[in-house]
Amino acid sequence: MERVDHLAHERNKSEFDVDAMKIVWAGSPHAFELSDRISKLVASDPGFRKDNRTMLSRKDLFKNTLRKAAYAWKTIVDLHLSEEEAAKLRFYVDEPAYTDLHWGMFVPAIKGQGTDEQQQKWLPLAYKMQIIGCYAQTELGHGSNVQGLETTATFDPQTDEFIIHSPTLTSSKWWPGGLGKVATHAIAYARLIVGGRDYGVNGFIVQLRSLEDHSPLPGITVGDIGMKFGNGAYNTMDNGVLQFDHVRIPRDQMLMRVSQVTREGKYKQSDVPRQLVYGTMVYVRQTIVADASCALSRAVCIATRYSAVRRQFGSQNGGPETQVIDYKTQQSRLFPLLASAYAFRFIGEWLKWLYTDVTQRLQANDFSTLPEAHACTAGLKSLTTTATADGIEECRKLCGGHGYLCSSGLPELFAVYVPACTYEGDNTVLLLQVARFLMKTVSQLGVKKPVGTIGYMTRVDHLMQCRCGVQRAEDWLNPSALLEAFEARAARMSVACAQNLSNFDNPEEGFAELSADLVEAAVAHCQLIIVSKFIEKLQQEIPGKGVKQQLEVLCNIYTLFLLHKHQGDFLSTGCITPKHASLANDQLRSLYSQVRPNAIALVDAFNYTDHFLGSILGCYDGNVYPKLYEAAWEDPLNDSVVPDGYHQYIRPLLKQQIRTARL
Ligand SMILES: CCCCCCCCCC/C=C\CCCCCCCCCC(=O)SCCNC(=O)CCNC(=O)[C@H](O)C(C)(C)COP(=O)(O)OP(=O)(O)OC[C@H]1O[C@@H](n2cnc3c(N)ncnc32)[C@H](O)[C@@H]1OP(=O)(O)O
Ligand SMILES: Cc1cc2nc3c(=O)[nH]c(=O)nc-3n(C[C@H](O)[C@H](O)[C@H](O)COP(=O)(O)OP(=O)(O)OC[C@H]3O[C@@H](n4cnc5c(N)ncnc54)[C@H](O)[C@@H]3O)c2cc1C
Repeated sequence: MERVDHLAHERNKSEFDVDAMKIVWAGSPHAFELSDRISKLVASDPGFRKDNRTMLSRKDLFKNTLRKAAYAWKTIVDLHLSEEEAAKLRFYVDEPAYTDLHWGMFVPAIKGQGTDEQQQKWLPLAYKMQIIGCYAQTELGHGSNVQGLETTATFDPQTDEFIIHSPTLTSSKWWPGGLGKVATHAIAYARLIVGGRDYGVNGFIVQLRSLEDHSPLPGITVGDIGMKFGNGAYNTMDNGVLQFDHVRIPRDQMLMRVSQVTREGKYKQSDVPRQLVYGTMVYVRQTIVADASCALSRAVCIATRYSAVRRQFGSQNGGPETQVIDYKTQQSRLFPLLASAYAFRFIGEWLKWLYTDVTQRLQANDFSTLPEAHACTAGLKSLTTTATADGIEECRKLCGGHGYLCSSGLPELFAVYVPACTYEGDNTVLLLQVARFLMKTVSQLGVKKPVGTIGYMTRVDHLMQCRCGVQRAEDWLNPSALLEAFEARAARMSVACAQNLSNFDNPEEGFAELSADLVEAAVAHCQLIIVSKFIEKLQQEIPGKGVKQQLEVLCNIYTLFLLHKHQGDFLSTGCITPKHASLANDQLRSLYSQVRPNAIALVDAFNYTDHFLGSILGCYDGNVYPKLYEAAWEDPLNDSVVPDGYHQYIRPLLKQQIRTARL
């Protein structure tokens, strides 16, 4: 049967080279080729089907995830996939699994915090999956407050071992992914006790389960913590609970890059900063920022394609009704999300560069950029995950009633994504870290020159009093005008917080009292980073007909949308006047009209297969209605015409004889 492309008329409207944009989105021709090849490989293999996920019981769902993870591993081995190809394959398999934590946290923790000898011993086993690891930091009683963890690791000089113990109920490890049913080993975080003295939290490699029959080792109590939000969704993951009852491990299983305990029971601190114990979190936050654009672009692709297919009202003389994408309200909700997906893509790329840079510096014992890397990863993780979770939900609403169907893919995407606002650091707690960094920067102005993402603070005197020069709506397209407005807002909000803090005798009390304002200042700073990196990206040469122009439109939409949304900040700090705000809004409307003919092509540039999208509403050919109709009949509830339970619960109701006059 010939495949009809119901969105062909939309694709014909586009004004730029979509193939060139695909390469910009992927990051390079190599990245595009890799993504394209692996996503098609996964999509064409029935072993990776995922369309029944929301209908399975937890046990069946979990077993199916185990099957897929094993099948993915077999594919990787059989096809001799490289590390890069294997990571892409896991990404396109698109099912949260214990392997995410094994590859995403267990391996990086050993790499980042283990000594050379420890890496040589443990990494080959982990790379071959002869051991499976998880990252066991959070406890029932403490997640954000890492210093408050209660699990202990007490050195026993008699036997040259650590005794790992959970002294209280609240010290039970709680949440680690992969722990519940699969992991054979954990990086467990515990308070290091040597000679009766507490040296704070450190990581330890602890075996949990037998490598022969998977039973928990003596002293280990372990299981799953139960069902989580949503059907299917993150329930493919075995988040676990774990208690240690005086479990003994050899001394050399303490991760010893940051600090060491000698055979004689002496504690030694290396010359690397203690904060490197938190290094795995910095790494994962960086990957979460890169992933935010993937999750948001998926939702936006679905909502954009469906908005072009869906028609409501406006038929003239019996002609077709209006495509909902042509309503200005739909555009003003959808296009900023499309622009955000691109903005997050580029900030993810930049953050990866920053992380690589700081890692190289750390290896050369240069720790100077660590505070900035921590602030950037923490702040951008917070900002992008909050916007993405909200954006996915907005996309569901943009799809009207059909968005609420599991077959739209949006409910599961939301349920899988939303914990990203909490895991790897609660988003508010992370913004408070950024605020601390900003307050420190302001307090050291004149003493220490701010560089990198806080470099704009060197011009604080100018930024505190500059006036916006915009006179016509088009003036808002000038990158300098945009940048200055965002810099002035961020600087003024930070300086105002610092001034208010100075009124408190006790700085910690002041910080707690002003924390809501501090979070807003942190948001302003992080938005400035995203805006400035998007603008910087556009200063590079970008090949392909019309590609750069489209990206300029998206950059302006992203920036002016933020300005519009946060105009309270911009007005109250005096960075702009109401007239400027109104001109910005006029410009935004005009940009929506410019992006409209290119909207479908801009989401095609994500190059997602229908398998990866997992959405009838977002399918490439736009043939939505027949597919929705067919899918309905495949629901298990429609296996029989008369439902189970009819004779028990419906028929007796219908047949009841009630002799009440009123009824
Ligand atoms: C089915 C459909 C499929 C659909 C798929 C959709 C697509 C999905 C995309 C998925 C995306 C990604 C997947 C990735 C997989 C992820 C899987 C989940 C993994 C989750 C794992 C976890 O959650 S692990 C646990 C994480 N825990 C935390 O993050 C805890 C948060 N708390 C902290 O980090 C800290 O405790 C604190 C920073 C908040 C406070 O610490 P502390 O008490 O020590 O703090 P101080 O404030 O006193 O700080 C001391 C100084 O240290 C500096 N600091 C703090 N942290 C760091 C750091 N990390 N690095 C460097 N420096 C740091 C701090 O700034 C202080 O400095 P000074 O002020 O200079 O003293
Ligand atoms: C799906 C999922 C997977 C996870 N996977 C893992 C894993 O693999 N390994 C692991 O170790 N952990 C894991 N976690 C745990 C996760 O890292 C923690 O839940 C997270 O760090 C938040 O900590 P918390 O639960 O203690 O939140 P809390 O700190 O209890 O937060 C509760 C509320 O208090 C607020 N709050 C807390 N402190 C402050 C403060 N100082 N100032 C202002 N407000 C504050 C927060 O903003 C929030 O609103 C996972 C969690 C989830 C949901």
